[in-house]
Amino acid sequence: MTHAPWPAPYSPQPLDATVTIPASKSLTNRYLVLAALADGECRLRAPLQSRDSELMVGALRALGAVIREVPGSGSAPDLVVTPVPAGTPVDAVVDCGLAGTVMRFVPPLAALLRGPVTFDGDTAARVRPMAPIVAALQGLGVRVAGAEDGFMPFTVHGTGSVEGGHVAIDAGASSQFVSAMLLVAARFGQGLHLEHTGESVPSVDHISMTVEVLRSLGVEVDDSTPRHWIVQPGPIAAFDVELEQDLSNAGPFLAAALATRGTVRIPNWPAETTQVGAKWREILPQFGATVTLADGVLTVTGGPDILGVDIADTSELAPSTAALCALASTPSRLRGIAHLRGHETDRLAALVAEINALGGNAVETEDGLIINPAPLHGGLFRSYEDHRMATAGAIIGLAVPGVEVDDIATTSKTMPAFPRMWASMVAQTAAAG
Ligand SMILES: O=C(O)C1=C[C@@H](OP(=O)(O)O)[C@@H](O)[C@H](O)C1
Ligand SMILES: C=C(OP(=O)(O)O)C(=O)O
Repeated sequence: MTHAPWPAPYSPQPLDATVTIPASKSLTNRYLVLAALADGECRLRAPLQSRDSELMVGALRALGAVIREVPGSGSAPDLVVTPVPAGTPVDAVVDCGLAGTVMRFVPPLAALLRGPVTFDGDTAARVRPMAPIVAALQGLGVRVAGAEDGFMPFTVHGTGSVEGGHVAIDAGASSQFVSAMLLVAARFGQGLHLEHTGESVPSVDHISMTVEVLRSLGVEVDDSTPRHWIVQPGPIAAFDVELEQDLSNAGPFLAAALATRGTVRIPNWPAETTQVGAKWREILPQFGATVTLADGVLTVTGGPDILGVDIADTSELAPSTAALCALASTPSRLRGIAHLRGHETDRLAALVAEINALGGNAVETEDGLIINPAPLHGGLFRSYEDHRMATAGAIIGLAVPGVEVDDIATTSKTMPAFPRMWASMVAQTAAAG
């Protein structure tokens, strides 16, 4: 599909804006899966409404869960979910789009049903790593057809139950392989002892999120031994939850404060959270920003200069972080993000190509990026169907006149209102100034 390029708003004036962010993708899609497995009707209040959450709703409906939209207090309707009992007959095709949470979290659930479920997605999804999920299911005796190459499409042939037990996989390419198995494990006959055999697991905060959410629903999880997770069999308690806003998606807006030497406030910032986006409070000061959390409002004010950083394990925060590095006055290094090569696109290659196309100086390392200071100029910033590439282009465009993002609509993956929210942030500033 061709898109009209989006002229990124340029703001030579310091921003002074307050922004509210839609709900967390990672929490919404975890709670949706758990609702489909729970021991009664569940309600998600103020959930995310975006392509990834709609794909998850579509996947669970295809598997037999009943999901109703009901009016709630958030901007998106609440979701009321009637679970699908293990053993339910099924014959379905699931469109995973480009959503890692759908393509990794739903196949283990399909294994508990009786019948074939085929998983496929966007062309770009067919190169995202899937082999460890297939290996885990096969290791537990589940038949998976068409997955010899380790990619979608493939078909899970559930027999109505999974006995569970011990299984070992290499989850080095994505934490989602671990999360996927843990989310469903309490519904296996014997529960699950999952072992990671490779080097380190990336995005460990997302695994902690999975463990904490499971525990909050009464599931017993032992993660006290590194690389091992033991989930006891048992019920997943029905729940009624209010979703937190997406702190990762808060990132581009907070970065805007630094890019314009202005101030951005985000109300309803959770005091305690399992989201990786909590790390913005540690990351942004390293770039020279002042960050405070008072009365639930996170306030970020950019310093006179953006300083270079040396940071490890930024996970899905990396593209926004890299955009700030491209605007920094001293060199930066981002480490521990080799697995970004298997995200929506090869993010390391994409960031290097697009930062350098604007005159920047970025190079790939084995496990990340080195970004050196260089004067940037306007031009086309390509998003590669990756929402976080699109928002990275928007951040740079605030500070560099003439940047255009080729496909801003790709932000609909997790934040369909992004272009309107971004314009409104800049307009608030114009009104204030
Ligand atoms: O479990 C999750 O909700 C996610 C886990 C992470 O995946 P990786 O471990 O593949 O980075 C993260 O990057 C992704 O955006 C969401
Ligand atoms: C890696 C990401 O998404 P996914 O859930 O598709 O893996 C992301 O949102 O940065």
